[in-house]
Amino acid sequence: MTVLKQPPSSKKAAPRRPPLTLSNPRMVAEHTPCTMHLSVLPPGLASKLFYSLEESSRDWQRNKWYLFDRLVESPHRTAFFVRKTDGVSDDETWHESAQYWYNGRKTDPPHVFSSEMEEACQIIERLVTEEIRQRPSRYPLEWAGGDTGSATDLLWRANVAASNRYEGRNESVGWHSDHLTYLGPYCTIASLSLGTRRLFSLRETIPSHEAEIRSAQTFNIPLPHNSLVIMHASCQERFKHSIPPQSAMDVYRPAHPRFPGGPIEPSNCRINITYRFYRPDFKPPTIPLCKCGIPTVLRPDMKNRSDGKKDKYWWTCFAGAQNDGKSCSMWKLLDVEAEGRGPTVESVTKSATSSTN
Ligand SMILES: O=C(O)CCC(=O)C(=O)O
Ligand SMILES: [Fe+2]
Repeated sequence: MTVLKQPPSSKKAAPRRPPLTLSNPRMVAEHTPCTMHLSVLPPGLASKLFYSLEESSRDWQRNKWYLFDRLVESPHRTAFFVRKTDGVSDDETWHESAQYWYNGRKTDPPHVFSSEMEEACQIIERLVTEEIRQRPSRYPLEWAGGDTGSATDLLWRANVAASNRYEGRNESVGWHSDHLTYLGPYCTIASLSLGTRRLFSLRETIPSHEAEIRSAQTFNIPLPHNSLVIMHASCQERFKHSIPPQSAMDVYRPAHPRFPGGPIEPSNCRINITYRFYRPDFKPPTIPLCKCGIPTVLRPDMKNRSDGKKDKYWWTCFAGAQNDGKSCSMWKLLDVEAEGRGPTVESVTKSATSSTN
């Protein structure tokens, strides 16, 4: 038998760069499309939220999916929450009929935000809005609904939250960028950390046309209890993130006891809540189906991205995550205008310009 070997690539890869620890908010903002905020919630609220989720998360599920032909299980527990209203209107029934899909299967009925999650969410929405206002510019495909131009308006709302429980130093989540199926392009995600401090790692995906001139660097951000990372618009398009297993980890000593007068119980658990905004223009019934008959997922073309203005997104089949690894070949380009989605920053700017002309 003749084995045909690929000729060595004539392309030279740029030299590797060592990982860098980003130990303060200034460094995070300098090297990544994220901002880090310390002590974001009143300490009593952060403790209450940690205790309630630490308890309820003991029986959260592990996601299961096929990786090629092998069934794998997530190395952490996870749960999905919806807010009472959709963050745009007062409709309290918005999630009842919505059927979301994750990893190629219908999700279980979601939990509803607890009063502590709601209180934290309101604080975080204001903080995220302030941060968005400080950005020099916004991306054309960012969601622009709900902004009436008044200084007190919230530019970002959360209407769902995905929460993870990591127990001990080995529980983790591998390198990924979040699917944009319901979030849409250039989303903003606010990620609250409670409990024991873990590293959050970020690594840029270098576009193919730049691979010879620069290489990616891994950034490690230690996230203490009650800290927030905002993954700003373009983070999911340009970077992957992970919570790596660690060789050592500090035990978390809560500032407050679980019950008044009770003991302080050390914990090796980290709870993460990612507050997200599911866009009304990316509602489940508007998601294209693949040839297997299930909703596609929306992914950015990370390797071929350029400037944030002409970047491409693909609707792709994700059936293989469940279906014994079998999927169809569906790839369909997202066309925001032709699919009738928006309002986006671009569409709002265009109509403002045409109405002043
Ligand atoms: O735990 C974290 O900080 C990250 C979680 C995450 O990446 C996710 O749920 O998509
Ligand atoms: Fe993620």
